[in-house]
Amino acid sequence: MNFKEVLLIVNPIAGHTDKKKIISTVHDHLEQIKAGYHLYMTTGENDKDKIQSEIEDHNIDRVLVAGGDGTINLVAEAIKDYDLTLGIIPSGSANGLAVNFDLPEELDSQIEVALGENYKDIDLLCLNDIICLHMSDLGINAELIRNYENSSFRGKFGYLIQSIPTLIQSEYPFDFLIETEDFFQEAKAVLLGFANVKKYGTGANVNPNGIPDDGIFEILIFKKLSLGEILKTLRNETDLDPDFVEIIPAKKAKITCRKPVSFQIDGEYIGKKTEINIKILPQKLRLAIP
Ligand SMILES: Nc1ncnc2c1ncn2[C@@H]1O[C@H](COP(=O)(O)OP(=O)(O)OP(=O)(O)O)[C@@H](O)[C@H]1O
Repeated sequence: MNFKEVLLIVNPIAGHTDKKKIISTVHDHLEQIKAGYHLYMTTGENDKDKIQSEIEDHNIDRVLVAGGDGTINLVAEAIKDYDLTLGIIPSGSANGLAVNFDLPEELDSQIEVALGENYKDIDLLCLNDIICLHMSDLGINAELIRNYENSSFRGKFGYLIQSIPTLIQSEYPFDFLIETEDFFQEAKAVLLGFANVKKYGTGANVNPNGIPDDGIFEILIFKKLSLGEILKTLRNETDLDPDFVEIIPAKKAKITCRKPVSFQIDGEYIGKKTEINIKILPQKLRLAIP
C-alpha cells in the first residue's frame, strides 16, 4: 500500500440515494488496512477550494469520490495538479466513467479497486477552460440535460420523461464550423460530441475507437437521429453508418456555431455557446481501475 491518509469525498444528493452505507463501508476498509480516514461532503458551493484545503491540511495521498460524473469532474479539477490517484465509487444517476472503465457493481469490490494498486493515467479534455473526463457535446443531448436539471424528476426516469419534450422543442439540426490542425468542415448536426472514451453513461458505444490515454479525442458529428443506429450503439455494435455519425480524431479544435447551442460537459449543463475551443491534456489524471 503506497498511501497513508485517505480523503473520501461524498456528494450527498448524487443519484438520490443514502450514502451512509458507502461511508461506513469505506471506513471499515480503511480501519482494516490502518489508513487514516477523512470525510468531505460536497455542498455545491466552493467545493474545489475546500477539497484542496483538506488535501493540504491532512497530507492526503489517496482520494476516493462517491458521486456521479458531475462530482467526479469537480474532484478531478480539484486534484489534477497534485500527484494523487483517484478511486471512484459510482453513485450518480448516470455513471459514464464507471461504464467506460468496467468498474465493479458491488460496493466492497468498488472500494477494493478504489484503494488498489492498478491505475491508468487518463487524458483530460479542456473545453473553454473546463475539464472533461469522458463526454461533452453541443446540441440535443445538452438540451435534454438542461431540461432534466430544470425538472423535479431525478434519475434515469427523469431523463426518460424529458426526452419527448426535448425532441419536440429542439431546433435541430444545428450549423457548425469545425476546425482542427488538419481539417476544416462545415457540418449540420443534431449533436456534436467530443469524446475521450467510447461510451455514454447509458452504455451507448458511440466512439468505438476511443482510448482514454492516447493523447487524442474524437469529434463525433451525429448527422441525424436514427433509432436503428442508436440501438446498434446500445448493443455495442461498432459498424456505425457514416450517414449517422462521422468521427474525426483531433488533438486541438475550434468549433463555431451559427446560433448559440446548448453545451454540456460530463453530464453537467454549461449553457448556450457560439464558440468552443478544445485541447487535450495528455495523461493528466491518475485513475484507480480494476
Ligand atoms: N450538498 C449538495 N446539495 C445540492 N447539490 C449539490 C451538493 N453537492 C453537490 N451538488 C451538485 O451536484 C451536482 C453533481 O451531481 P452528480 O452529477 O455527481 O450526480 P448525479 O446523481 O448524476 O446528478 P443528477 O441527478 O443531477 O444527474 C453538481 O451540480 C453539484 O453542484
